[in-house]
Amino acid sequence: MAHVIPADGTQLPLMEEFYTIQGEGYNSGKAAYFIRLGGCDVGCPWCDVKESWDAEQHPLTSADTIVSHAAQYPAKNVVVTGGEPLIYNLDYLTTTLQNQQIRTFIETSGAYPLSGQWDWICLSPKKFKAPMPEVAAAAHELKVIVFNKSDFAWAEQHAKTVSPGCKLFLQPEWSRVKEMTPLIVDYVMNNPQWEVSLQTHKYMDIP
Ligand SMILES: C[S@@+](CC[C@H](N)C(=O)[O-])C[C@H]1O[C@@H](n2cnc3c(N)ncnc32)[C@H](O)[C@@H]1O
Ligand SMILES: Nc1nc2[nH]cc(C(=O)O)c2c(=O)[nH]1
Ligand code: SF4
Ligand SMILES: [Mg+2]
Repeated sequence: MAHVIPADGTQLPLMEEFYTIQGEGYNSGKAAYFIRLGGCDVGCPWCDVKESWDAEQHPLTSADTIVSHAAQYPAKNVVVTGGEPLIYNLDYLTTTLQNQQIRTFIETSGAYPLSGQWDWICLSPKKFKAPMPEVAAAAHELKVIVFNKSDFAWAEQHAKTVSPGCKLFLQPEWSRVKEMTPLIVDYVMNNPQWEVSLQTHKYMDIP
């Protein structure tokens, strides 16, 4: 029986939820509760969470229940990720989190319309399904994954689509980290409007 996901966002397909340290990007190093929603059709060949792709595999869970879990942890930061979280209407989830004085952060490819109230939007654009201009305009952080050297020029194209204050990060694709990190280091030293982002949770061996 296929999921019928209510359009009001009161129930969402939940793959996992865990309390950890945000490992990537601008908020790297901050404790946060992660909410990983199932479902993604962007199809990145190097995606590090392919088990998330099929929404049907992840139980529909009440947003109120998820918020009640998040509220039990000392850090008042939630990262909503996936899968591609913007497939769903995130207005109810984020309003309920913010009503509990919890800051709302999202990790998104931007491939779906923006919903939800966000304290921090991390846009990680993908070649496989282009981001929507409305998400690029609202992003606080642009985090481009570098898989090969052509990705620097591609990153610059996306930098033109974000707002002037948007933070710019280059993050090595994990299977290519040895080859790409030195190129990123060199690029950032020559183009200091960009910063390095590493998946520090993978070095710390934490979720
Ligand atoms: C798994 S995705 C989920 C959120 C959303 N679908 C997206 O892609 O932004 C979370 C973050 O991990 C990054 N990511 C996924 N696989 C990666 C890999 N193999 N190496 C480096 N970063 C990766 C994505 O670009 C994104 O910034
Ligand atoms: N620690 C930790 N930080 C992260 N930042 C973004 C992640 C994600 O998968 O969205 C992630 C993750 O999976 N773990
Ligand atoms: S958009 Fe995100 S979740 Fe979807 S395949 Fe790409 S990295 Fe994975
Ligand atoms: Mg991850």
